[in-house]
Amino acid sequence: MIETRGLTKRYGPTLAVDDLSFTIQPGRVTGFVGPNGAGKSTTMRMILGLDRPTSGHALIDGRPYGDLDHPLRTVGALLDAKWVHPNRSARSHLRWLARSNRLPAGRVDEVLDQVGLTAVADRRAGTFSLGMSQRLGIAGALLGDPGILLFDEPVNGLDPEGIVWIRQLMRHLAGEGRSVLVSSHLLPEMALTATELVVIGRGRLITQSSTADFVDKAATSSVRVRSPQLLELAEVLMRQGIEVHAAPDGDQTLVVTGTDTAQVGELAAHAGVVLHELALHRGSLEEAFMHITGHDVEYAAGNQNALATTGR
Ligand SMILES: Nc1ncnc2c1ncn2[C@@H]1O[C@H](COP(=O)(O)OP(=O)(O)OP(=O)(O)O)[C@@H](O)[C@H]1O
Repeated sequence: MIETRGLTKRYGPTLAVDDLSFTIQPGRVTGFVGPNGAGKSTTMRMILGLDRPTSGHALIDGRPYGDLDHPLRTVGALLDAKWVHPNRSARSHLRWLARSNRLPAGRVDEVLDQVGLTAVADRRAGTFSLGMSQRLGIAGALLGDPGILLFDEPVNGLDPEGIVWIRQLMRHLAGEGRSVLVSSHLLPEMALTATELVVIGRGRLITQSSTADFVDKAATSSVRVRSPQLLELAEVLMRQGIEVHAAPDGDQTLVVTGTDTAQVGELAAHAGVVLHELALHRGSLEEAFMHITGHDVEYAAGNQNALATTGR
């Protein structure tokens, strides 16, 4: 379990992390979501004892990272995939890591196999693609078979195959009962990977909830309905006080909010209105994020990699 309480980090005038409190439970993948610059990396570095909080604290299984008896057996992390010495092979890098942390040498081949790097284990890490480097970083995180894992933007720069692989690995690790915290500014990706979300903006906690609740509460669902008798349909719905809009992208299509497909279908049937399409459009995680964060997305909008501009 990871716990932060009142975690705060100030760099000169910049309040990078501001009074952040959250708990990361075992057995699930928790997405740590926020725009670029929201404070995700700084928070993860403080959890791992690489940065000292200005105030507050971060605990791993109830203790600060620095007090852990066997850090690599307790928590594994992928922060920067390119920190490996470029002249070292993947295998010798992991052997060095195992030796310096008193981990059994046999783990090296196991984790190489787990991340699919066995065939290139003796190649210099400097020749690795970003995807291979990410896999090597993950191998390092898994070396001590820790119950807690932190991954900072693990899918950045990966090809679709690599993204699917990481997604499945995270779920698998959580399925084994580990706490998995994965940061990303890519909301659609987090919607597919994480069952729990910690959402931050400008260093502050915006919300912590299950992914499903986050979307349900924050994003408005709407009903899309196509009919050759569009005006009649609109009148029928409006008479019930239901809000209708013309769909921006479709002829003969209305977007209806504040109701569900059943009510629209039944009202149409009673009025003898023919329907060609009746579909529920669920709000996306991105819409939910924009709805909840408001100014935090505006804050990110100038950044080309930011939340507001990702995905669709
Ligand atoms: N070492 C540092 N010195 C000064 N400012 C820093 C330092 N590290 C981070 N910051 C600032 O703290 C804020 C939070 O940065 P952080 O990297 O934690 O955000 P992030 O959510 O991880 O974003 P990204 O995905 O872009 O890394 C930013 O304004 C950043 O410029």
